Amino acid sequence: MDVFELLLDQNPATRTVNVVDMHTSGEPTRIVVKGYPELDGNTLLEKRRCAGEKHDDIRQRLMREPRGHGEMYGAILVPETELTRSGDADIGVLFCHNEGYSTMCGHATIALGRFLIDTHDLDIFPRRNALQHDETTGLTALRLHAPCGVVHLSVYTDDGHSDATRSVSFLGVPSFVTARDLEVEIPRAVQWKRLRDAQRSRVKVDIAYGGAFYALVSAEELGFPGGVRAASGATLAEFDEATAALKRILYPRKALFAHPTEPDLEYLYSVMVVERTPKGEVGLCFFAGQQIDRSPTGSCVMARVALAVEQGRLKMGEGCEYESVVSLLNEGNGFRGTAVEQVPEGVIVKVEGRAFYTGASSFVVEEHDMMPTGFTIALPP
Ligand SMILES: O=C(O)[C@H]1NCC[C@@H]1O
Repeated sequence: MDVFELLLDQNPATRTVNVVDMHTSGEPTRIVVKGYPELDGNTLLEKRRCAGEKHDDIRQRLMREPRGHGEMYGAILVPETELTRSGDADIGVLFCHNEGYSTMCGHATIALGRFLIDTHDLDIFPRRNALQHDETTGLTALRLHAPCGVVHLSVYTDDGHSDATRSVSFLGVPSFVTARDLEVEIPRAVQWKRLRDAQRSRVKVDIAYGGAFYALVSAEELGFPGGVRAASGATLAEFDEATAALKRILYPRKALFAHPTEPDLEYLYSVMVVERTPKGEVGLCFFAGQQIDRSPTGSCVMARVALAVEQGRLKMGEGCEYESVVSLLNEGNGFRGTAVEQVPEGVIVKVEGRAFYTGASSFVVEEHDMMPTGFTIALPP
């Protein structure tokens, strides 16, 4: 058969899905640009539920092997939402990962800032031509409706194209802290070796929201005196075990993850191991099904800036540098987070970072493929 015939397949169960791939500080974003079915629901959160209930096969196909991999991250564009209709947003997005659909993603937002400027295909982004460009600053403003709310991006634009040499920035939804210095008792049965070796059974964490809920913990609290930068090889597996155990313990404590208006946002997304540096922080973020974020985790930059403000480490107008263990490898590859404004619901945080294109693909599923939704592989520790 002619393999390219597959690309013309219109069967909803198998039809071609087109994606553009980017990375932000090393973390991938697979942007679904064509072939995704229309989602049911009036609101973006209803559409998010529909994606999980009716079209999860597509997420699995794109996020898992052999078309993706266990650390893949996705962005599904949603041209029409309740806020694009009311004129409060330009386009919507759903974020997805190895386990399901998240509520906020900073690294993907930064990637989308560039992609949405660069696409001039009105089927992909119907309101593209209505974006406001400021000739004096060279910035184009873009309002992205994420599941957590509207995120306001600013993208340097030249002649209708994003400027790859400059950072994309965004102002997030109000970020806030729900618990500080919370002592968590770790039952003996799930204590990890380093904690047992340190003869401790308690771990101190902070809980903060930046469009998604994060538990923030230092490496030392988890029993790793070498800090987060010691995370490689076998130590990485130990960090994985420790953060997974902590997440299992915290997850059912719903009161820690209370959102003022939206029950769909009330869950623990990630445990992030953080360490102060002279210029800011370096972190190791385990999120969703223990994926490791290669980027400094933009939504957790929001959460950490809110925490730093509450702790008196940052004032309005001040910011610092956020790195991941991967972004640290290249100078200037991290994010900057700045406390911009205190509002009644929390702190508005500006996050800045850079993203780059890595490719574009058309994914198909052959009729007789025995693993149409792919698979994940768990390697023994
Ligand atoms: O940058 C972020 O916010 C994200 N990166 C992967 C996990 C988080 O959603």
